Amino acid sequence: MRSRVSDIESRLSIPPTGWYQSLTAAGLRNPEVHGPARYWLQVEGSFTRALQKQCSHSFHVEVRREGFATPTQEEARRLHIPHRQNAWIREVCLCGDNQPWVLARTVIPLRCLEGEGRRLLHLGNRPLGAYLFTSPHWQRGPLETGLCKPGIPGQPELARRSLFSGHNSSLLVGEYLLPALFQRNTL
Ligand SMILES: C=C(O[C@@H]1C=C(C(=O)O)C=C[C@H]1O)C(=O)O
Repeated sequence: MRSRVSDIESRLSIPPTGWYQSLTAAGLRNPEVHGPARYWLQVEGSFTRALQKQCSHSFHVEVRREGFATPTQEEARRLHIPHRQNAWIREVCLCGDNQPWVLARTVIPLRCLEGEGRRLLHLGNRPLGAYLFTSPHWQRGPLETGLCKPGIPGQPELARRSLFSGHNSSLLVGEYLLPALFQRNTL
C-alpha cells in the first residue's frame, strides 16, 4: 500500500521557473520572497542540514526520478554544456517529519561523472548534500532566487538554485520550496 506522503508527493511537480540573480531582484517581481520563505531562500551551507535541524523526528529523501536525460535549454546554457547533450538528472523530494517540504532537481553533466564523480550515479536515498559538503572539491556559487509560474495551491512557488563547481565541471542544484515548509510557525 502507498503511504500518505507518497500520495501527496506524487501530485507535486517542478513548475517552470524564472530565475533572478538575487533575492532583491526577485522581490521586485514578487514581494513574497521577503515573507516567511526568506530564511529558506538564503540559508547557506547544506540545505539538507538546515532542514534536518527543523525536524522533530525524521528526515528522508525520496527519489522521484533519476537517469540520463536532456536538460532544458536554459539549464544547458547555465551549465555551459551543448544543449542536446544528455546529463544525469536527479529529482527528489526532501521530507521532514513525513511531510514533503522541498522538491529538488539536480542536473549533473557527463564530465562531473568521471572518476570519483561516478558516485553521483549511486546516491539513491542518500542526500546529495552529504556528498557535496564532505568532499573538498566542490565550491558553491552564488544563490539565485526562482519565481515559479503560478500554479495549483500546494505546489512550489519559490525556489533557489546554485552551481557547484568541481575540478573541471559544474552541476546545477535547484530547490523548490513547498508552502508546507515555511508555513509552519517554527522559525
Ligand atoms: C545540495 C544539497 O543537497 C540536497 C539534497 C538533494 C538530493 O539528494 O538530491 C538535492 C538538493 C538538496 O537540497 C544540500 O544539502 O545543500
